Amino acid sequence: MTRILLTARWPQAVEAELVRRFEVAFNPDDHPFSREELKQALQNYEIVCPTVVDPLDREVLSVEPLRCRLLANFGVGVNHIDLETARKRGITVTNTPGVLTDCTADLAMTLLLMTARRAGEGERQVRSGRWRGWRPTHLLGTKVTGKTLGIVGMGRIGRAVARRARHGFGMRILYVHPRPLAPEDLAGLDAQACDSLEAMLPQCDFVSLHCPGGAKNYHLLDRARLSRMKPGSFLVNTARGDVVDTDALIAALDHGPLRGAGLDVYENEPNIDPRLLAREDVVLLPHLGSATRETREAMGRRVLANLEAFLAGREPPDRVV
Ligand SMILES: NC(=O)C1=CN([C@@H]2O[C@H](COP(=O)(O)OP(=O)(O)OC[C@H]3O[C@@H](n4cnc5c(N)ncnc54)[C@H](O)[C@@H]3O)[C@@H](O)[C@H]2O)C=CC1
Ligand SMILES: O=CC(=O)O
Repeated sequence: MTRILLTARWPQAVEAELVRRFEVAFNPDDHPFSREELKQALQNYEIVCPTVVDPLDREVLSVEPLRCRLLANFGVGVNHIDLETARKRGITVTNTPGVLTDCTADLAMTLLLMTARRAGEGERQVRSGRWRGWRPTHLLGTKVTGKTLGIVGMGRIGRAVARRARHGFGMRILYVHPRPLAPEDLAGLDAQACDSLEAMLPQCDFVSLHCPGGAKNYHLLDRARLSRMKPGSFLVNTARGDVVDTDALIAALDHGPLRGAGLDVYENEPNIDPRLLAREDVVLLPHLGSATRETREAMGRRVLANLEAFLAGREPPDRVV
């Protein structure tokens, strides 16, 4: 009997590896699972490998009878899984930390540079035939080198962004983080901890979000906090859409203090607020943070390591609950 189900297609190399070692069921047309399909998956498979798009909330996880014993998530963020209900129902949850850190940090820097240098606007001009040639006042952006970057969540990805910004662009690094960090985590960054977002935001030319999503950080960047950002500054979000209040973000772009925003994640993905789609001062990417072949294969191998350990009765290396 098939024991493992993937809710989405993985890169061919890791699907092949999985098939060599286990009995696996796939989602051949790669459609997003409905809540009903997720419930059926939990009823029919001992191991389900979901992704960020699968809403494994309390209602879905409360399905009866329950066969699933392991949710081996393909991705690091687990805000789409109700961890408390999973724990109560005896379901182990694992994720794929670390292997996507560099590529997600690269994408945050991509968004930071694109928004500051108006790269999306420029590309749209060129493609639409509206570019009239070089002129001294054309599409003037904002210099990045030497500016101040505020990082919200100095975890794996936050620190990787800080390294890129500090060493590549000579930026001054400020951060907010729930606990003091070990000196080795901050080595070479010359980074300064701030006591609160309220203290950090007014000082930053750029703010990049790297905390988890979910209830605790819901609308962490709300109207009051966004209004405290420095005039002419930029917000980059590769964390989760619901960390930022979209209405407040649009107000901060319309009336200040924000000059632009670079977004990889959204409230209600993949349905992007039409007011964002209509703007020139935002760069909008389709949740591409970890989207390189190397990283997606590494994520698949990390899931494999977790389910191998689980099936062998060992502690999975990336257990969340
Ligand atoms: N756009 C994309 O494709 C991707 C997005 N992500 C997102 O990035 C997040 C971070 O990933 P990692 O760095 O690997 O996780 P991590 O756990 O290493 O770092 C997150 C840090 O944020 C801190 N934190 C939590 N709440 C905070 C708050 N209110 N203020 C400041 N710090 C806070 C935590 O203590 C933790 O140390 C994931 O949870 C996921 O949502 C991750 C990978 C790809
Ligand atoms: O958003 C992606 C993840 O791995 O988390």
